[in-house]
Amino acid sequence: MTDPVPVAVLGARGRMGQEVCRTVEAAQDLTLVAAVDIGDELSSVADAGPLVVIDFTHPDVVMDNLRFVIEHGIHAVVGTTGFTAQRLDVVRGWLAAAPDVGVIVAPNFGIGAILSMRFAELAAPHFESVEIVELHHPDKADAPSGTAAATAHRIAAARAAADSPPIPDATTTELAGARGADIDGIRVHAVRARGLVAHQEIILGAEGETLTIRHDSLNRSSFMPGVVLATRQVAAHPGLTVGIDSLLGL
Ligand SMILES: NC(=O)C1=CN([C@@H]2O[C@H](COP(=O)(O)OP(=O)(O)OC[C@H]3O[C@@H](n4cnc5c(N)ncnc54)[C@H](O)[C@@H]3O)[C@@H](O)[C@H]2O)C=CC1
Ligand SMILES: O=C(O)C1=N[C@H](C(=O)O)C[C@H](O)C1
Repeated sequence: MTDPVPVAVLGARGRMGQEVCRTVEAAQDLTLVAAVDIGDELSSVADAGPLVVIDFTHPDVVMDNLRFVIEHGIHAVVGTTGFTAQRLDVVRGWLAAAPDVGVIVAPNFGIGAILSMRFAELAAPHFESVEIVELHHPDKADAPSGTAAATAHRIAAARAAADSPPIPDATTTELAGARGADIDGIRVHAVRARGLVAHQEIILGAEGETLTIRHDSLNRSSFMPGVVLATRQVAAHPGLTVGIDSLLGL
């Protein structure tokens, strides 16, 4: 039997971090060697000798964490949101100097959420209208969610590739924000309410019909199979991988 993969978790006291620590401890082929949160020195991560770091922290700190991890030759699985195209390019730059290191950044590790993004991408060119509504717990720092932003980018790319016409919208008078955020021409609406975890609807409309693609993460265990899959595979995927679609054969 091979030795378990040593794993460090950043953001270990957070909602996701606690769930990830429990999951790593329960997996026979993984072992938790460091559980780090705000106030702990990043050097303690390197000292613990992980093969893989899992980051669920905050958009404001994740880039510093990632630079440290890559510079120390450690693979990274990153669930923290806030990754723009520019940020991803910066990560690619760091990885150019560390060609053996693998980094997987995914805005959502839930298998159903990943499939729903794929379904939306497939459906979007076939409908005149499409809007996204994401719904989350009120303790979430970022709006819209990373998942909603990624979904909007993918829908917009699919529509552009299919030469879809602009989405109809006769609004000429608007209270600021009433039509949501505009991401690549796709309207995204963010709801925050106690009791919710993580949910998303993609509403597609055509003459005489609508299609709603809805995904619900009812608790944070929904993200764990994807996190574990990425943790097991990241060392075999040097460079930057965005999303885990390719690991799932999508
Ligand atoms: N990719 C995915 O599937 C998912 C991604 N997320 C994302 O994960 C991130 C964290 O979400 P939650 O766990 O709900 O937030 P949270 O606020 O409960 O946890 C974040 C933790 O990070 C810690 N932290 C902050 N700065 C740090 C630093 N410099 N070093 C180490 N720890 C630090 C905080 O003290 C806190 O304990 C968010 O960006 C969220 O959008 C959340 C759920 C699923
Ligand atoms: O903060 C959360 O909770 C979540 N964040 C991710 C996002 O912003 O897309 C993933 C999921 O929606 C839960």
